[in-house]
Amino acid sequence: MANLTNFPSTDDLNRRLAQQVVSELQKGIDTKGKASLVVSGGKTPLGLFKLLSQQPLAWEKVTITLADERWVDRSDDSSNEKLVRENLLQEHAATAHFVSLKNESLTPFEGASGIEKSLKEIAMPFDVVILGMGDDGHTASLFPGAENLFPALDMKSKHLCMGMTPLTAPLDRLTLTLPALLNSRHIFLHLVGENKRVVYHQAQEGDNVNEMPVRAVIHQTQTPVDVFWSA
Ligand SMILES: O=C(O)[C@H](O)[C@@H](O)[C@H](O)[C@H](O)COP(=O)(O)O
Repeated sequence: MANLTNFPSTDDLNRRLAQQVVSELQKGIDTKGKASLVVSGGKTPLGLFKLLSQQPLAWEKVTITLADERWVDRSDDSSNEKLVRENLLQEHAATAHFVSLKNESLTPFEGASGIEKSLKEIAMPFDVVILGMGDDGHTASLFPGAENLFPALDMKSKHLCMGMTPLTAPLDRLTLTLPALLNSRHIFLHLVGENKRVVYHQAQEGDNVNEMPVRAVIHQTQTPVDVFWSA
């Protein structure tokens, strides 16, 4: 079940989200000696990343990876890894361990099995997964109508990640699958802007996941989802 909180400003949202993420990571460290955080790319998380990087925490005990990656060179401006390295893995958080979703394979379809091996090194369940949402109702790189969408949404699948060719966005991607994303103690859906509120309500009202894959996250009951929204 998803629980929506509206924040008066993006700064308020980012402050609360950073606090909650740090508190969940601290719980993971206290109980297991280590913690894991899955973040998304795109424009929304930039301010959050900067705030998180400034939080005192035993970051050397934290493993960070991505919900999805665009299949471009790590130095390309579209690379989510570049965004994370330049904005999150800084200051206090510079000591966190990062698991990349990109390798030297030519396509994410060929690269997926190597990345799956690195992901298996992370203790599951994840402590926190932070997702974004596109105006087309995608989340991570689970894109509407994409050829690999149903295999990636299959809760019986043993795969942690898969290649994806979006019909509604450029660049091939590698995405964590739905069972991997839901294998988390907590999920946050991070939304900024009026349009995202409208899209979120559309997603809440219907049940066709091929049309809006984010529905597979907000309608499930396995993992608690907090939806944080600000204008
Ligand atoms: O690599 C990506 O693009 C993402 O991880 C993706 O799922 C993102 O969260 C949404 O597209 C929202 O993107 P914005 O934050 O830019 O609106």
